[in-house]
Amino acid sequence: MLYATNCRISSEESQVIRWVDSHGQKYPYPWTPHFPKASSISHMAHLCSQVLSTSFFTPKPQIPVLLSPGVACIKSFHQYRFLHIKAMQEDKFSTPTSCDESKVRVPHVLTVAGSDSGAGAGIQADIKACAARGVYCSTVITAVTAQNTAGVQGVNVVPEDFVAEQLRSVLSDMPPNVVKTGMLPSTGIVKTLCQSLKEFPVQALVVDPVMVSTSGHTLAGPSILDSFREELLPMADIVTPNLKEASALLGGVPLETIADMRSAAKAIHDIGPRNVLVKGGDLPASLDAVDVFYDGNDFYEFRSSRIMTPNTHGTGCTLASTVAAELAKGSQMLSAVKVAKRYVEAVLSYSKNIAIGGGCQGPMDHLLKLKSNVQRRPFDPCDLFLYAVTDSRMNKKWGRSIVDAVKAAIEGGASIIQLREKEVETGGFLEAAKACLKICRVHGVPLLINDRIDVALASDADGIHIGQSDMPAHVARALLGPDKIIGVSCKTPEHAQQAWIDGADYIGSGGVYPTNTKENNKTIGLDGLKTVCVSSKLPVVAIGGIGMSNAQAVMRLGVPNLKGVAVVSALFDRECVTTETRKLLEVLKESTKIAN
Ligand SMILES: Cc1ncc(COP(=O)(O)OP(=O)(O)O)c(N)n1
Ligand SMILES: Cc1ncsc1CCOP(=O)(O)O
Ligand SMILES: [Mg+2]
Repeated sequence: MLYATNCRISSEESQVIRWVDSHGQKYPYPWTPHFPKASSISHMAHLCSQVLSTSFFTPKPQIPVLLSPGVACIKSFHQYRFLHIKAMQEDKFSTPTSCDESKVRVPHVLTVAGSDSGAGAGIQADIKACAARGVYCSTVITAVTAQNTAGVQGVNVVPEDFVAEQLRSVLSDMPPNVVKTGMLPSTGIVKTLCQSLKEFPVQALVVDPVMVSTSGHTLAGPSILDSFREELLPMADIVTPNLKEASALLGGVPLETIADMRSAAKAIHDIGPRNVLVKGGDLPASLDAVDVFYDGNDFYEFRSSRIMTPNTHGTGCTLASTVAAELAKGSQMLSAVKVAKRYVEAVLSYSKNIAIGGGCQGPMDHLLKLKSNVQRRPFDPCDLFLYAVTDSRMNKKWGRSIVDAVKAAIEGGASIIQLREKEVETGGFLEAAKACLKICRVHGVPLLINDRIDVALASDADGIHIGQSDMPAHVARALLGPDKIIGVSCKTPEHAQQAWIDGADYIGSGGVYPTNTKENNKTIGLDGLKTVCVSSKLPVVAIGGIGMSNAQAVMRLGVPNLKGVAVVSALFDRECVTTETRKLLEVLKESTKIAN
């Protein structure tokens, strides 16, 4: 049983909640640092249910969750279904409307923005971006603009009280997971929105501080800046200004270099949003498009090569909506920003030659056919907890098929599987991968393929794991698209830095201990592992000679981004894979209990 407890009030509007088990033991996941402050017990239960419906709990599968004070939920595959509600304080506790077991919850973004008749930006871009990312999008329209690829011909602002009415209609009946804002043309509309969000809190607020259209038309004048700074930004989970907007928010400071962008991100963070993404698309004299992300502790630079196309109208709206969509699906902020950047890059590249309209600012085609399945559950670093890596020689030795080995590891509690089949011929490998994928999908366990991008693509596996001498990770990313999981083997901080730049999702680091499974493999030891972890911006899984006897020593290194252990022989060079996996899982769970 997991309990949600509100353990710390962090501000007027939000609180920190912790998930504990029935022994009072803390669970390290999932993140819920800025949980809206509940006004009543039923409100708390409702907010918890929202978080549960979009975050992915591990260990898996099927952990009943008792919310304080008493909503029991169960995780089945990727959906949380509410089984029953037990009111501990019946009089104060009302049934959330979303508790019908037969209903499937859909991630939902509400966009509060202006309509663009040309449909490249604004509300129309937001709906398309969310749809492309598999997320429902409701809309509150703040202004109706007449515009096309040549520019903005007219703006008609929606009266404040009618914006309020639209907000009430949506928020009171169909609460979104995330609210994303675009064009907010008057101070009154900003205030109305902030008031509504206090009344109906949501899981996250994404603010795109739209001020000027791509064609140079003013969409929200300078009078709006004070209400942005004083009311909206302090409520935001992320704000995504371009250079002009960042400069305006900071009273007109010039922003000409990446160093300026970093200072701006920090100064905007001081205004109150929890994360800032300063978009450097307009940075002069830069061949790359560089965006700077600041989370209050660390800076991250996202670089992508500039795509030469006139079809860039709506990129800002699309980026912010995609961040919102990914958050609604349960991603953490940094992952949401990374996926959104990759998605916009893919759309820009796909749309670079499309011809719509006679003006010089064309729209993009959001609904490009990405090969990957955008509905798939996002990668959660906690998946790395018990990483089972198969081995064809060991399977042969013990007379097991690949499929049987995978089934057994999942039964024992493996949280992610890698098929590392060095000796199997391609046709057999593909068939095995497809069969394993079916099993993994049923259990919500991601399946990765070692080395073979062709097999990963052909089988539609969840991703790949590649080493330093395999295909470069940035090439793999280009081939696999924004959603697939990419893991890279790293023995040094330099490898880890490159893996981050190349767009990997996690790194595998080792051999921590000597191993017979991989020939001529250099052992880096616990010290080497720690050095890599400390320098890595990505989550890390340790590998090499790890088993029951030393897994705790690895997990107790005490570095937060070390998320688990990857194991071959301790699971597969044994008679009963299920038993060994189960035993190792217990050992790992023990080590996290002690660490917490
Ligand atoms: C989780 C994980 N980490 C590291 C490796 C090793 O990959 P690589 O360096 O490419 O070596 P091979 O596995 O291909 O021999 C891994 N497979 N998994
Ligand atoms: C694939 C790999 N990469 C680094 S060590 C290793 C082998 C891990 O196997 P084992 O868990 O049997 O030591
Ligand atoms: Mg390899």
